[in-house]
Amino acid sequence: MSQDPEQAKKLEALLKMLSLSQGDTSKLTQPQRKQFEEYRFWKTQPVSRFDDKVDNEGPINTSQTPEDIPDQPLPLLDEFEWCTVDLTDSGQLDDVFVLLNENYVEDQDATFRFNYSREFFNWSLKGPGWRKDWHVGVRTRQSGRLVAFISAVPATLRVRNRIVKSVEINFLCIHKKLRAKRLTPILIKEVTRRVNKQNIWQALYTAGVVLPSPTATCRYAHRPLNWSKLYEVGFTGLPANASKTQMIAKYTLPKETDTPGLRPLEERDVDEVYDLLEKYQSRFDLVQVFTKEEFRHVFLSTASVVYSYVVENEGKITDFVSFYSLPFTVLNNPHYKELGIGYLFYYASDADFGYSDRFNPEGTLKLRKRLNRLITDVSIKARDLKMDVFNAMSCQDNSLFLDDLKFGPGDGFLNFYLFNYKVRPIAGGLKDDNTFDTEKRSNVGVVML
Ligand SMILES: CCCCCCCCCCCCCC(=O)SCCNC(=O)CCNC(=O)[C@H](O)C(C)(C)COP(=O)(O)OP(=O)(O)OC[C@H]1O[C@@H](n2cnc3c(N)ncnc32)[C@H](O)[C@@H]1OP(=O)(O)O
Repeated sequence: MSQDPEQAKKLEALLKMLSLSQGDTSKLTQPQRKQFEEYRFWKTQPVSRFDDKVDNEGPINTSQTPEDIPDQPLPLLDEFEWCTVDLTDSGQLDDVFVLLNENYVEDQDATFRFNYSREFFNWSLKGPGWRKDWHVGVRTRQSGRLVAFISAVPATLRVRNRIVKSVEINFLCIHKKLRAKRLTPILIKEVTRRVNKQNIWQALYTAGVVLPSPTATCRYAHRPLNWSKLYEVGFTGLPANASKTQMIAKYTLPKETDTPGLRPLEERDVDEVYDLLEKYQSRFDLVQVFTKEEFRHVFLSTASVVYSYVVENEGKITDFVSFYSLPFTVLNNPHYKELGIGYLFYYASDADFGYSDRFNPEGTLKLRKRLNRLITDVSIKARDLKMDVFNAMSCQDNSLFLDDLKFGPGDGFLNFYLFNYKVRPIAGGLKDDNTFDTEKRSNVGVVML
């Protein structure tokens, strides 16, 4: 494939981000961050400095009320105008997914593109309590083309023992032609304004880039489901001293699932599974607290985006597990048009509920065994849904099974941030050398899309 050097560099960066690492983690660190003072925008915001020692966790700035917040957005350059994207209108929904599909991953023109669907946005941006004016866009005045987007959705968080009324910020995207023009700070200020007007002052967001200052850092892990396809599209390489046949054999999963009583989540399970999930999540320090209505929306509503299962035996539900689908379009490949990607989402198990200490060795062993079987089984479900790779992060209790189940450590990290809230670091499931921490595991219980 002929490419200009810029494109080739981007492609290399994308492949690096997505490709399955061969297990050599020795040289892997997050990119060197700037000094706090060099973050021209972020140093003006209510966020922690890198060197902050946090004694008292809680909000940073508490002095404002919605009345103090301007009624109007900041002005944009003349060619652009603010808009509220109405996702109930199919044309405007299309605008968002065209913008994101073409610009969300920098390198899309080269080989892969995220293939967001309308269903995905309806699911992730229109949960209970969603507000139209929190879907913020910038359009060109002349053609009306959507060139930038950022979204907020309501979320109640628990940060250690405190409930924090918040929003989750996601899908920040600026058209490639408008990059490096300092539009990001303006978009962030505008979504902040609209959220503050509703008397909400905290936000959770994640980013691959290092900003002041991560509350937790997790690492991606990838479990090949269809190794030969991943190899053929350039998603993974052939390790030295291994043959293709060996690699295929290594990643071949059993034909059938193994857990008795595994079946799809149904409406009649909601009360029981809701309680199970809430109890399981109580072990973590950074959690999204769902209402029952939110639970339904998140786990039951959208066929072909989210898949949820329970394990029921003798009338009792012992486990819950879910994953979502976000495929890539493969460009310029004669054989393959799409790469199916499953992302492990929320799960819960009562395997160690008999132990008050989460790190009790006996309880840990029980949970490890249960999760090994459960996650193997959902990997099989994902494979049967024609997904080619199953992704998970080092959050939750995932480090108990990532290595066992052949999830390769990825090159990508995900930083978790809280806006206007100081907090001591929360374990992201990584040891100092960035390998998965099977002992301390992670205290991050929230899973961001
Ligand atoms: C209470 C309510 C509060 C609500 C708000 C809470 C905060 C929400 C925060 C947002 C959470 C988003 C969560 C997600 O969706 S993370 C996903 C981000 N999106 C993408 O990666 C898609 C592809 N990339 C793009 O569209 C652009 O490259 C973006 C838009 C990322 C940057 O565009 P561009 O490259 O043209 O930059 P600029 O010239 O406009 O602006 C430069 C400034 O922007 C800072 N920057 C760069 N990347 C990010 C980033 N991912 N989060 C926060 N800040 C970021 C950068 O450090 C610099 O500031 P400073 O270094 O000078 O200080």
